[in-house]
Amino acid sequence: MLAKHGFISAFGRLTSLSPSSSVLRRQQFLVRTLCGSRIHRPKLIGAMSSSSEADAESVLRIVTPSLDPKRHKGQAGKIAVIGGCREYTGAPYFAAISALKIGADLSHVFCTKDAAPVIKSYSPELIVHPVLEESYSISEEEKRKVQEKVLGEVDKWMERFDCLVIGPGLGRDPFLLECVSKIMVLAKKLNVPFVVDGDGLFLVTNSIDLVKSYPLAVLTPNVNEYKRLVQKVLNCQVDEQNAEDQLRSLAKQIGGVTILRKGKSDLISNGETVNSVSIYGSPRRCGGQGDILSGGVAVFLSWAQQLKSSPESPFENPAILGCIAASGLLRKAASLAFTKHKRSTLTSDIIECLGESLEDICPAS
Ligand SMILES: NC(=O)C1=CN([C@@H]2O[C@H](COP(=O)(O)OP(=O)(O)OC[C@H]3O[C@@H](n4cnc5c(N)ncnc54)[C@H](O)[C@@H]3O)[C@@H](O)[C@H]2O)[C@@H](O)CC1
Ligand SMILES: Nc1ncnc2c1ncn2[C@@H]1O[C@H](COP(=O)(O)OP(=O)(O)OP(=O)(O)O)[C@@H](O)[C@H]1O
Ligand SMILES: [Mg+2]
Repeated sequence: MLAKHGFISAFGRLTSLSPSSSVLRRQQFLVRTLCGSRIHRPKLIGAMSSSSEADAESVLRIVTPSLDPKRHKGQAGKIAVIGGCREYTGAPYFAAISALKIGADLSHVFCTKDAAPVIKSYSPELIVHPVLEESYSISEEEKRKVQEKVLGEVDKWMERFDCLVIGPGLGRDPFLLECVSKIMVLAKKLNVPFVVDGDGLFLVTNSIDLVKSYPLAVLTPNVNEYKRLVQKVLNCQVDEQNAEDQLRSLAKQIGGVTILRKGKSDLISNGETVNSVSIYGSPRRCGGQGDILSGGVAVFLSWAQQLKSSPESPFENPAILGCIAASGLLRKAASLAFTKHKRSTLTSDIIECLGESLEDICPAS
C-alpha cells in the first residue's frame, strides 16, 4: 500500500516524461502479446508465495522505450551518480557511462574535487561536478559551511534527475558520508528514486532510517554488503537454505524497499514478491560489474516509471522491473564479452557489449 502510494506521488513529478501515446500503445501491445488478449498485469514477475525466475528479456522489451523522433533530450532519462573519491574513480565512471550506453540521455557524476579531473578525462560524455569534500581537505571550523555548500550545489540539480545512484566509489570518509546522508534526505523530499550501492550501502547499513519505508529506494548489495545488512537489520547470519524468505523478510523489515541481492543468481524482493534472474552471464568476476548493474537499474527504473502514467496501467512496480531488466542485460552483455575476450574480459569490455545485447532483445528500429 505504502509502496503504491509512493510510486503514484512520484509519477506526478514525472508527468512531463510520460511516453507518447504511440509509445504506450506499443508497450500495451507487447503486454497483450505476452499475456493473452486482455490487458492485465503481466506475469513477468513472481508471485507472493515463492521465488520465480523472471522473464528478463520480456521485461526488457516492455520497459525500453522506442526511439521516437518527437522526444526531446532528457526524456530518455537523466541520471546522477553520487560517488568517486581519491581511491576510486573507476566505479562512478562505470555506473555513469553504463547509464548512457544503455540509452539515458544525460549522465552526471557528483564526486570529490580530486576525483573529478580523472573521471572527466575518461569521457567527455559525462557531466562531472567536483563538489564533495573529504575530511582531510577541510578544518573542523569549515565543516558546517562546506556541508551547506555541497547541499546547495546538489539541490540546484536534484529535481531534474529521474534517478540517483548513490555510493559507487564513494569511500568511507565520515564527513563525506554525512553530506551524502543529507543528499538522501533531499532526494526523498523531492520523491527522486535512488539506487544505493557500494559505500552507500555501508552508510545505510549503519543508518537504516535513511532508506526505511522509502518505496523509491533500491539497494543492490554484493555478498559482503548483504551479509552486513542481514546482521544489522535481522540480527542473524545469512541463511542460504532459506535465501528467498530471508530476503523477503529483510526488505519487509526495511519498510518495503527493493533489494537486489547479487550473486550466482540475482534475487530481487520488495518484501512481497521474490524474483530471480539466473540467465547465464560470465565466469569472470572482475571488479566493476556491480557498478554497471547500478547504473542500469537507474535507467530501467526511470523508464519503467514512465510506463505507469495512468491508473489502469498494467505495470505495478518500476523498481522491480528496473532490477530485473538491468540484471538480465548485464548478464547477457557479460556473456557476450566473455565469448570475445575469455580470461581477459574486463568491465570495459562488458560495457562495450551493452548496446549490442540490448539491440538483440529490442532492436532500435
Ligand atoms: N575500479 C573501481 O574504482 C572500483 C571500485 N569499487 C568500489 O570499491 C568500494 C568497495 O567495494 P568492494 O566491493 O571492494 O567492497 P566489499 O566490502 O564488498 O569487498 C571487500 C572484500 O571482499 C572480498 N570478496 C569479494 N567477493 C567475495 C565473496 N564472494 N566472498 C567472500 N569475500 C569476497 C573482496 O576480495 C574484497 O577483499 C566501493 O566504493 C565500490 O564501489 C568497486 O565497485 C570495484 C571497482
Ligand atoms: N557467482 C556468480 N556467478 C554469476 N554471476 C555473478 C556471480 N556473482 C555475481 N554475478 C553477477 O555479477 C553482477 C555483479 O555482482 P558482484 O557481486 O560482482 O557485485 P559487486 O561486488 O558489487 O561488483 P563491483 O566490483 O562493481 O563492486 C551481478 O549482478 C551478477 O549478475
Ligand atoms: Mg559493488
